[in-house]
Amino acid sequence: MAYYSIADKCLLLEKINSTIELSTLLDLLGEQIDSLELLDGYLINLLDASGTALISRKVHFTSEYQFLENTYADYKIELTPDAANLSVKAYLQKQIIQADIVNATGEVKRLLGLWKLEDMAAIPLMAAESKQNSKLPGTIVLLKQQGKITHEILDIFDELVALFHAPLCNALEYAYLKDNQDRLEAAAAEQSRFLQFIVEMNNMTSPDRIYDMFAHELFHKLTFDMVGFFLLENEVLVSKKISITNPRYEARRAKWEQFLLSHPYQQNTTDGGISHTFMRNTPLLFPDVQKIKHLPMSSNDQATMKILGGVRTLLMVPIRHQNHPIGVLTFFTFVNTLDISESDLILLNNLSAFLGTAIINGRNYLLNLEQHREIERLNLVLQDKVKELAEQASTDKLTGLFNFRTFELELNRRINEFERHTDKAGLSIAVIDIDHFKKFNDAHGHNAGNVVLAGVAREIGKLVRKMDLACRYGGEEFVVILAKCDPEGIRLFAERVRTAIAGAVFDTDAGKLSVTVSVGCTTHQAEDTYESLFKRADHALYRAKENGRNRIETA
Ligand SMILES: Nc1nc2c(ncn2[C@@H]2O[C@H](COP(=O)(O)OP(=O)(O)OP(=O)(O)O)[C@@H](O)[C@H]2O)c(=O)[nH]1
Repeated sequence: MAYYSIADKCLLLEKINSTIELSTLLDLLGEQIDSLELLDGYLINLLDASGTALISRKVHFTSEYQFLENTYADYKIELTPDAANLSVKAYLQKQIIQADIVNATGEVKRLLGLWKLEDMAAIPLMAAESKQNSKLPGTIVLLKQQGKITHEILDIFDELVALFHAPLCNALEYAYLKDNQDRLEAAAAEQSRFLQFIVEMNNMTSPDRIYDMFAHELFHKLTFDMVGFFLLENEVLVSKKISITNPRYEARRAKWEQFLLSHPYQQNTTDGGISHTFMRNTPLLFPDVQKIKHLPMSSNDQATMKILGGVRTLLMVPIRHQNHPIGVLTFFTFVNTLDISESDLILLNNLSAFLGTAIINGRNYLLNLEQHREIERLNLVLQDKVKELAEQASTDKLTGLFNFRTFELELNRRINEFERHTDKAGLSIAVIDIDHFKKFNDAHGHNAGNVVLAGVAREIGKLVRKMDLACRYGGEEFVVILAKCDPEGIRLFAERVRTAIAGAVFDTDAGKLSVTVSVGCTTHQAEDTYESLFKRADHALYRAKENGRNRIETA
């Protein structure tokens, strides 16, 4: 005689088939068991994702023991063939296992006593008539405080699990697939975040940013409270950066940093853990420092432990570049110890090698940058020097005017240019010579003579236009090349120079003194060469001297 009517079954099946969610199905199954009012408690155990254990997914006890429901929720029972557990047996044998109340021992006896049970049985979550090779999603443990778990009860449950068997199999598979997918998605997201970190680190050149980013990544991966970066510099292990996760560790961080400035770890294995890790090029792990703090330590380590206070897990990993240690990473926890697995160590080793490369790359980049800047700076110095030398080569030191060499080059160039031009606007030159300069020197001294030479040059400089060129020809003689200047123009210019100098007073060490100049000028004529043009101007100057000095003559 079936317990469930066809109508009830249909109704229930409709509800069961409307969901693929495991938790909804378990709730439905729970509701059904409750509504039967045949038991004082039950546990629904389902196979875990690995298929090697059962996990209690739904637990219901009488009100007296409801406080235990949380304890047994998600309780894991390994599916080992020799286990005394009823559920394991029911699962592996795919049949109902009833507790032997009279001869119960071990775990079964303990549970019977614990929950004051009169009977207990575990049933597979499939109907008795199901094929032995069909999948089994789990078991139900039936608990009874009063009375026995009778055949009638077991028959009703057989009907019930028959309804739930296949949907539970599907829901379980779906849940694990979904979990797997979630895990895969989380792993993919983590991988792409990590890739991003690698790319950013590779582009990073500022050491401080490298340490910050790296510490951030390390704290993300493992729950350390503090990470320190030590690098070998000038033969000692210098603390480059100490990062913390929580501001409450700031005081000890700052104190340790201060201490390390005056007590850097040396390249000597006996100087402490950091030195040891560096010299041996191998990680050093203290799972719980509190347990070994009575053992002998180097003075640096002793001081460090005192400053940092309550260090629990301490790990030191060499920072390597191409397998050679260039520094040490130190990790600390302060409150709790941290389990560091073999795979964590491998990860930290790989990360620290990556850090080593990033640091060296950053250093090389900065070195290149510095070298580049130095080259640019030297180039500028060189350019200035070249400019200065060029100026020295083309100018006269005493007067600041262009020198004879420049005059020669420039006059030749301008004659050539002038000949090519069709408009033939005049090209004139004026030769200016200080009168009786020998006497002046003799009377007032060479220094006064120099002041006058510079002063005369200044007066000439004031009168020339941008396109003209004033030069010191040598001694006390000056020449000016005037572009686009006809005979009348050069005469006017020469006269202006003569009057300006005659009216100028020069402040020399022999007192305020004046001089006069004679000027010979000429303008380019057809077929003129440098020599012929200059010779004509020189003749004009000669005549100016002949005719009494302090005058101009044109030719
Ligand atoms: N102080 C000074 N004197 C110079 C310099 N270069 C040349 N002299 C002097 O200039 C004088 C030129 O003399 P001279 O060529 O005889 O001509 P001068 O005495 O000016 O007579 P005239 O040109 O005929 O009026 C010489 O005494 C040179 O020593 C210089 O750089 N500084």
